[in-house]
Amino acid sequence: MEETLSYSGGTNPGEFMPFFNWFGGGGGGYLRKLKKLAKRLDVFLQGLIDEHRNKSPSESRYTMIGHLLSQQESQPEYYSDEIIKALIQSLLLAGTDTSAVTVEWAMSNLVNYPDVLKKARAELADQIGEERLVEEADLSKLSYLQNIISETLRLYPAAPMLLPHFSSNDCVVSGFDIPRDTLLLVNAWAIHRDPKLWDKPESFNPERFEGGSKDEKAHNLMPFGLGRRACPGAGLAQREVGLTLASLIQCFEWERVCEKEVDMTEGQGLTMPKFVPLKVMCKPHSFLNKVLH
Ligand code: HEM
Repeated sequence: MEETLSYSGGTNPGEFMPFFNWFGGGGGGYLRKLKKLAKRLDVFLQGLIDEHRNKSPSESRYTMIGHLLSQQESQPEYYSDEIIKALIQSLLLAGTDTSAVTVEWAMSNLVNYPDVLKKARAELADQIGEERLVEEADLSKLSYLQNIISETLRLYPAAPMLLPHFSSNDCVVSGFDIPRDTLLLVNAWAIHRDPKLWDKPESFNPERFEGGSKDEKAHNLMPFGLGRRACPGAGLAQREVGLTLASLIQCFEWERVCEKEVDMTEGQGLTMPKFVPLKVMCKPHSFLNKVLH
């Protein structure tokens, strides 16, 4: 997945100078490497389908592949293996790294801002108590945690340029005439840090989201895109990231490995990874002993 995403953020020199394509795409054989990767990916995805074919219907009934294979029986011309592989690939590419990097950026912020971490822990203790582990159903009560996630997605959106869009008709955007069939990119990263839209945009301040959607500035937050082609996994992502962060905060005590703040430089790639992967120290919280014994 990492390798695939790193290619999607890259540039193929052959698209600018087609003769490069005679030499495998130029720039270190971009096309050649891409084709090799596509073959490996295809073998991996076909393996997942075959594994499900060999399972009993009751075993694979509640999995996405199992469901798609049952559709294949009734509509084989549409639900071909190719279509199923494309769907799995889309979900794996769109839905795994995005949530994982968001958790990593959020944890980096939390160890850089111990007061925010303390407040998040206090909210957990207040809303859930110290007798049980946090559950998905608790997330709606954890508004400060939601604000931490929003602030993380504002400063470090996992898809900083969203996905490329194509204008289906001539249109005007901010006074610019855009002809039909133009590739359009939205720079959510820049909108999220625009000083005209946000107070002290560079600072990590989850409190700015207090008051929820009543704050009209919340509409300037678009880590999942907006409109018809916005991320269909947004709800799932909010729950995954929320539950993971809540569990990490509830069960462990976190600290930076040294006095120096965690480096927040962004690396390259479609899902904006950290340039320097996060390293932190953690020890089990006393609460963990209570719930485990
Ligand atoms: C923090 C996590 C996530 C972020 C920040 C995120 C962000 C985005 C963004 C910005 C887009 C493009 C929207 C646009 O261009 O207008 C997108 C599309 C998409 N996302 Fe997510 N996403 C996340 C998690 C997920 C998850 C968990 C899934 C599914 C399991 C998912 C599935 C998809 C799919 C299938 C698309 C393509 C939709 C289309 O083309 O119509 N995403 N996501």
